[in-house]
Amino acid sequence: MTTSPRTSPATIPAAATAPPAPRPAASAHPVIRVRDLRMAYGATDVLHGVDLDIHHGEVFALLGPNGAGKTTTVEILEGFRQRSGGDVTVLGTDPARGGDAWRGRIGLVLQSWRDHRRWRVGELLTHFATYYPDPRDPAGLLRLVGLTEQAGQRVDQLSGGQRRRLDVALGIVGRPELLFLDEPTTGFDPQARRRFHVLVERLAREEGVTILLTTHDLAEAERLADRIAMLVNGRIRALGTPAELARQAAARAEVRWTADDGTPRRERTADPSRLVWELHRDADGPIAGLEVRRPTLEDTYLRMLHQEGGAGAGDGERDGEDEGGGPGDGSGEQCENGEERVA
Ligand SMILES: Nc1ncnc2c1ncn2[C@@H]1O[C@H](COP(=O)(O)OP(=O)(O)OP(=O)(O)O)[C@@H](O)[C@H]1O
Repeated sequence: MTTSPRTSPATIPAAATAPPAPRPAASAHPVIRVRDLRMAYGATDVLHGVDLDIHHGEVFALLGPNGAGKTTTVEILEGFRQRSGGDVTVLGTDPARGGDAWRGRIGLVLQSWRDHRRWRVGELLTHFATYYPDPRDPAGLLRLVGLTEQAGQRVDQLSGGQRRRLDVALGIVGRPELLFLDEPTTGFDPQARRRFHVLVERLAREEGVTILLTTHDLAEAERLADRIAMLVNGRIRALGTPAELARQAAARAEVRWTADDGTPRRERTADPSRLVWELHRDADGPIAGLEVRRPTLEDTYLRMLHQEGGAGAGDGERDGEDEGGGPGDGSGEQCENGEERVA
């Protein structure tokens, strides 16, 4: 667990009292530009030359196993941690020298805020809103995150998921141009998670907010992120759209069906439509029990970690041998054409 130097939200509005910074138009310059970022804690190097460009209006997910360096990277970008080396620009400014006006353009949803316990939800949001030049309407924001009924409730009486939704509301009340979401949906129920996903999509697509998301929820990253970077042992090991990552990992689709004798069969292939066509031809009719499962981001991620030599496997994460025998888990028998066929 990182010892975080990040401030509690109590200190954030003070930074936002500065005159409003002009909103930049969509620009060819990345909102976040990172070159050869290095970080050492004492004698231990934890970031080994990270390069990243994150563009205006993009939802970018940073994934990686525990201890990979995600929080360290994000804290450097937020200006809460001094880097050991490399060049970093966030909204045109080096975060190490970012002033109040710069900070007022950034929204943060941190992992755990423990302050403001005695405030009432509505009051707290209204109070935060006063620090920003063009805040969102607190009542509308409570509706947006599904906390209208809790407006009069004390913060320390909220459930974990409700507290997290309040964190999200506090993070966006000032209409940030750039939003950092650190494991934002931890503790959300499915409905709250869905609502949050719609909100993130709206912020990015309709308001042009640039969003950097760290999450261990791969389905969430796959749904929300335009691009994903996988950080392993302080290095970016893969970067691209979810589809590009799947191609890089050579993850294959899995076709399942039931053979004539009733035996369940499965085969992994890069060309599932060809296999289905062949099965249909051989059966001279419908294929019993047919299922085609495309590789998910989770399959891709686990396969990449596997290729990395099991990085993170000791951290309680599932490695390539997933229990469902997912696409490309390497447990199948190799066919002549390089595909795996499992009875
Ligand atoms: N303040 C610190 N002092 C010394 N070492 C630290 C400090 N913060 C983090 N580290 C180490 O740096 C490495 C990267 O940690 P970091 O918290 O950035 O990883 P992470 O990818 O965010 O992990 P997680 O998914 O568990 O949150 C780890 O080995 C961690 O032990």
